[in-house]
Amino acid sequence: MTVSTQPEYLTCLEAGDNVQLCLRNVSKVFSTKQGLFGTKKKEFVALENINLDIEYNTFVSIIGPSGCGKSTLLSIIAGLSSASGGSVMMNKEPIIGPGPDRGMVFQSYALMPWMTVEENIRFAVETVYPKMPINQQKRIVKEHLQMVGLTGASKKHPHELSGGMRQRVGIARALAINPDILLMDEPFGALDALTRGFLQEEIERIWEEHRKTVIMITHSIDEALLLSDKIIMMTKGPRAGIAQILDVPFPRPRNRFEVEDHPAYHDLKVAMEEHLYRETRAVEEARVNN
Ligand SMILES: Nc1ncnc2c1ncn2[C@@H]1O[C@H](COP(=O)(O)OP(=O)(O)OP(=O)(O)O)[C@@H](O)[C@H]1O
Repeated sequence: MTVSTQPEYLTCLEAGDNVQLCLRNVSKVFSTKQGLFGTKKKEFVALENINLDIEYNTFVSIIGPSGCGKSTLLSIIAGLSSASGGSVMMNKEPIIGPGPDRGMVFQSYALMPWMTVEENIRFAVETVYPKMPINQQKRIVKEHLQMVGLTGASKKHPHELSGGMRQRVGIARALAINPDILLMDEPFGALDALTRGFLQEEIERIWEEHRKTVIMITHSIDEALLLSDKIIMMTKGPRAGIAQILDVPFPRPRNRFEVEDHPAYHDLKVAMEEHLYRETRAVEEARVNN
């Protein structure tokens, strides 16, 4: 066994030039107040010893049992939450907060309800590029509305849209700021199966066109297999870590029928099912025994 005595950020600096996002020994500890008056402090170690190299233009999915720490990991990468230990670097620079180089898509859409579809996207572009000429901003909004097939709904408000349409706005808004990495936290989790299938195909098509790095949390094995180049399988928490990273070898562009016929599909699916079953069972056993 080799034990590195270097500070974590140095090992990230030494990662290959193809590495866009580097995590070394990342941990996250939550402090919660307990007792009648909230005077007692208890520490909860959500993540421990997370090491990860994500290469440019890769589609990465994160799966793991419920509550293991997937969203916590994604919010550390987004800069919305800071790591308690270790190093998180993007393009060899430490991540110290949120930034326009990382676009975020949430399960709950997070749209401004008082703004139209067009205004929601425009607002993001204006905020990130305040000096950009208005015509250029308008062009970007138009292009992204087209990209997600919402040109006809540009003047509608979020409450007038279906869940699938709202998530299209969320995706257009995240991509309109031209991030280096797209972060998606269960983006299709609130959608019915059919709409979810359509949006997965849209994401596959958009990804083929733009090839940005994507990190997506999902609970769906089929979704992860359809879209990803790599699948990160997390262990249960507390002290959740990375059990294994699967390579998904299916050629692109992909469609779900061809993917399901690929010789590697069955083995990958079984590996993921077994992992999730094992970890979820361990969560349930821990719950019963506590
Ligand atoms: N702000 C917080 N304070 C204390 N504990 C927290 C906080 N945020 C998350 N946790 C705990 O950290 C663990 C990981 O939570 P997280 O939401 O990241 O899991 P997850 O894998 O995304 O869950 P799910 O699959 O259910 O969405 C959970 O045990 C959760 O209760």
